[in-house]
Amino acid sequence: MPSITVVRNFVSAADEDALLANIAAAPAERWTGGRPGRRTANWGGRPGEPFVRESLPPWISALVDAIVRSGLWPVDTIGGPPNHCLVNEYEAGAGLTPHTDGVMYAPHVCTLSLGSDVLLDLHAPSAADDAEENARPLASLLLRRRSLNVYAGPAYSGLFHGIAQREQDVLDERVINLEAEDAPGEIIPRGRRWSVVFVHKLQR
Ligand SMILES: O=C(O)CCC(=O)C(=O)O
Ligand SMILES: [Fe+2]
Repeated sequence: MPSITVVRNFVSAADEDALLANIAAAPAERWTGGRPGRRTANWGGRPGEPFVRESLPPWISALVDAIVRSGLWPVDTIGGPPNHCLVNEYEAGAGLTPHTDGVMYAPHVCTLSLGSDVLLDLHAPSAADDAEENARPLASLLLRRRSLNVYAGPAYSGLFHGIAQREQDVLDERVINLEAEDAPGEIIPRGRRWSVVFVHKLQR
């Protein structure tokens, strides 16, 4: 499997609506504020804390099953199915500092995008020093709403990923996963976006 894959339309528009209703129904205490314009909810334990065996709610388990069934999550190599899920909510235009997801997770992550398209930027590891959201990326991935993004192995540990702070994205020559439906040069306005991130937290 290549180390970066984006599968368009992993869920239907009706599924997207249902998932967003589930996210909206999450109790307020699930959410932790990050930077302005972004907040995060966790299921299965919080990143950075010792492994907590918290069972996942049915709407997340159904997605876990779909990801495993799709073959995009090699359970045997990874040591199990996704056991931890975080949901990021971004106001339109909000960014995310370039980072790697760290050593507490197996190096295999699936991210479902909901609500809006966005460009996810890939940066050289040295970008960490300035941690500049709008630094010039090596390449960008177009994450259409309802797509599932998989990054694994070398892409997981060798590259930083982040999101620039801007109101719209442009499909320029840095975008490496354009498909027939995408017009080079197309301007994509950002709306409110949610990313549902599936990881396997290692038991330590
Ligand atoms: O919103 C995204 O697609 C990326 C989220 C992310 O990188 C993270 O939560 O670690
Ligand atoms: Fe990340």
